Amino acid sequence: MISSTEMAVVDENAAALGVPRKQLMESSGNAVAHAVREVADPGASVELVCGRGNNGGDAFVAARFLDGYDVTVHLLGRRETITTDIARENWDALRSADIDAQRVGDSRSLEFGDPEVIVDAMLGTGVTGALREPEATAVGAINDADAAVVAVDVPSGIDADTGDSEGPAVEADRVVTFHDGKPGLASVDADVTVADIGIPTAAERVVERGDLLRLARDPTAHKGEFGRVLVVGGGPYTGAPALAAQAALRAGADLAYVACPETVAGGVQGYSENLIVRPQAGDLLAPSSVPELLETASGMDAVVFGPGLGDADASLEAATAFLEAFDGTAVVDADALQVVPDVDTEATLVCTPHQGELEAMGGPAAVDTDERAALVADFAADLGVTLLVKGAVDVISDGERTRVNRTGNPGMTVGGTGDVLAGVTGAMTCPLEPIHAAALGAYANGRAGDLAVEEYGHGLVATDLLGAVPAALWPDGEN
Ligand SMILES: NC(=O)C1=CN([C@@H]2O[C@H](COP(=O)(O)OP(=O)(O)OC[C@H]3O[C@@H](n4cnc5c(N)ncnc54)[C@H](O)[C@@H]3O)[C@@H](O)[C@H]2O)[C@H](O)CC1
Ligand SMILES: [K+]
Repeated sequence: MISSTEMAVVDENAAALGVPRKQLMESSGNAVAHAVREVADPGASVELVCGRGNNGGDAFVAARFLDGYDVTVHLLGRRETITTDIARENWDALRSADIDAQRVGDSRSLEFGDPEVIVDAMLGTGVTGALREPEATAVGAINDADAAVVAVDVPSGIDADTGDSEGPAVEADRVVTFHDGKPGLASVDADVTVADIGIPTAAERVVERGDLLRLARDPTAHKGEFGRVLVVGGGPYTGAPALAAQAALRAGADLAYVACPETVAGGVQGYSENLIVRPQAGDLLAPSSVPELLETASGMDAVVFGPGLGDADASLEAATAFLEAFDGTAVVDADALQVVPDVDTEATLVCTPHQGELEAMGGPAAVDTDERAALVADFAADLGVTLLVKGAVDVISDGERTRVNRTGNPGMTVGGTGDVLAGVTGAMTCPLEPIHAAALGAYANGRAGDLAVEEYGHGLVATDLLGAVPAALWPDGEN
């Protein structure tokens, strides 16, 4: 089963991997034609009722695969109202192939001959709300006709995720859906065929630009809805918490706080006016700071615990005490990782170890990517956390879903890039569930490194990534 959001992500990732949507549409259309052939013999009359999106596009393709049938294509709208290039190109191909394709100005004039089969290609996963005209009237004409109805992807008017319909919906005899079942089809009284349309499984496994679709922001968002992130760290190191906090801002967090020892607070604030620094007593984070850290964290959307913390006993005791008492979402990185296996917590944890830190946590040794992914998934399940294991290929798993990320380059072994990753991931946990946040954190950090290395080569330093994170997450600028 796949949700329409996941379907859009996989669709776009397939394109990123070299299998463009138009190729998928060709496969979808072929699958629809195959279903028609199972319902009626060559020579039969088939009328295809098409909407203005890619659902309609699938039927424009199907019409080409129905040689020997008496085919009539009805477009509800005009060529200019077709919403995608690939659908429009397939409409044009019908017209130049002299296949009977006509536009229907007003669906009240939609007249069927006496078709044996009607293909419902008005709306698929792109439907929003109750059907508007001309689709609404067309539903009645289709349901009143005495023909076998084959629905493309989803019967028009049915929500692919819920199976609900806010108004009229097509009553189909058969549904040809693509790539994977749709949850909303479980309640549809029809024969459902799931057609393989050539999407490689890598499109689900590899984190690619399609994953960015999950960040589609609600333009009405008000300040503060996109995350307050608290970075807890610093001590032996001052740069790390500042990098993580700035990275969180660059990845869309609205406010970034840093809780660090008072002895380095001035240094951390000195890196950027954008940070809100909360000095803690002493020169190392110690258990005595934990009550105040928990108080500050309770007002946050996410915590990033560990950058620059160091591995002094007092600091690791503080990490244990904090994590055991915390019940929100925390990205755990650097030296704090080593306490995670023994911590009993209600918190939702995303751990970002490199291979050495993973093994120090008791995790699996490095083997080739596929086997490694399975071992990482098992370890994530054992720990009850989401793991983002950094490497030339990052492996991300919450024990159930496992992804791999291939962005990034050797120039990123420079110190501090892990702090940037932790901050970006922390920001991502505000709008996204952990597995998706970790996947996008890995993708965006590596992508930022790939953008920065073009300019700096192997002179790349971690701060170069900061400026590139927005372009990695919002490549077409809008956010
Ligand atoms: N990987 C895949 O699954 C593939 C799926 N394909 C097909 O693409 C459609 C989804 O196409 P999309 O263009 O996103 O949306 P639709 O065609 O479903 O509809 C959009 C179209 O309809 C209008 N609209 C939206 N809501 C309403 C409404 N309530 N009333 C009237 N009109 C409405 C909207 O304005 C647009 O014009 C998927 O289902 C598959 O069939 C591809 O073939 C590629 C691979
Ligand atoms: K449909």
